[in-house]
Amino acid sequence: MSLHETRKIKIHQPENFQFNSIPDSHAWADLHDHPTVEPIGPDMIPVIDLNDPKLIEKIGKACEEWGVFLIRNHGIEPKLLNQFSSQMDRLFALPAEVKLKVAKADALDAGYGGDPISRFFPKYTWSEAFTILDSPLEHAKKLWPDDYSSFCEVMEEYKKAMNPLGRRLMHVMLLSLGVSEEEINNTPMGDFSKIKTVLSLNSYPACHDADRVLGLPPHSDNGFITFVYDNGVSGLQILRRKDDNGPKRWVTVPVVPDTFVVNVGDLMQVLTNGRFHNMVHRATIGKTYHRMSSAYFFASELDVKVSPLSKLTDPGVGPLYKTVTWPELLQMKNSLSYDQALEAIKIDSN
Ligand SMILES: O=C(O)CCC(=O)C(=O)O
Ligand SMILES: [Fe+2]
Repeated sequence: MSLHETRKIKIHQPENFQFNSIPDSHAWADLHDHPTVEPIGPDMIPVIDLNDPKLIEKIGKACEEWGVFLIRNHGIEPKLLNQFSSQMDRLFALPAEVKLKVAKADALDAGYGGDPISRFFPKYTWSEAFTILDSPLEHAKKLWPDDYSSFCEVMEEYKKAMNPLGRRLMHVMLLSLGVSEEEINNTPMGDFSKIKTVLSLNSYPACHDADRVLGLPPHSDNGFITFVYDNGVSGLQILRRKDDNGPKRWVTVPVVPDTFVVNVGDLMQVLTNGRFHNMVHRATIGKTYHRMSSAYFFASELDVKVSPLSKLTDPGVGPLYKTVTWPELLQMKNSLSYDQALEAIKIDSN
């Protein structure tokens, strides 16, 4: 298969979820590349209460050691989250031909289709996604000509509620590294007009042969941080680096009611000069339950340059990464390989 072919967006036609046996195009060979472990003992992903008096310290430790954590007492109203989940159900329950009216032409567009990561892989994922860049209004009108406003209102309310939370967490992350308020004000975190958000809704239907299909291939998110909220069905796994507790392994993210999963993305790795590391994760498929999730990405506005904070660079060594904009990073992921972009902007200190 040529490079061009593998990088075209692949829309998994929803009727494909009815396969009696999994065709080669959807069967992933290397799902057991690393052992899968449950989130217990040393593999228990931190759950952090946002009212914890030691919040700053705990978030810093979780970012340094894990690149992922769960948050509780986040202040987002359960009523809003219920409405948000209902709108996701409503969207993905639409007939295939209706959803395809708003199909993406390109992987990074808004609209319905495959997730942007799958284009780097030769196989189809067992998933559908709907991406919201600014307002979903135009698409919602095509999906529900007579009743499009409730979807738009709930999506807008969700973003409005999540934005201060995202800002707060990014702020706390930098404080944990000893970055001063003044220095934070000079980063995109100090000025929300410099932050670009993307909301992605994902649907992973159950599959009788779940061990051979994959919802989302291994990847790191490319922004600063991402909030994942799901419908209580497990499926997200994170890749834990080799350590004293075992080899490289997939840890299943636990389903904890009333929490969000927060993960560290590529731009945060650049900004913190590698003190916080992006986190590789994937979405697996269940045999019985249909999983739905949303990923709310916080990245930088298209023209904002992100570079390592001077406070976090070693004066003798200098920054470990070159300055980069979010579109440049995406472009590198596109033209190199999805997992080599950060290597490409690494500054060789020798
Ligand atoms: O579905 C999930 O749990 C994760 C989604 C995700 O990783 C993404 O959209 O980038
Ligand atoms: Fe992701």
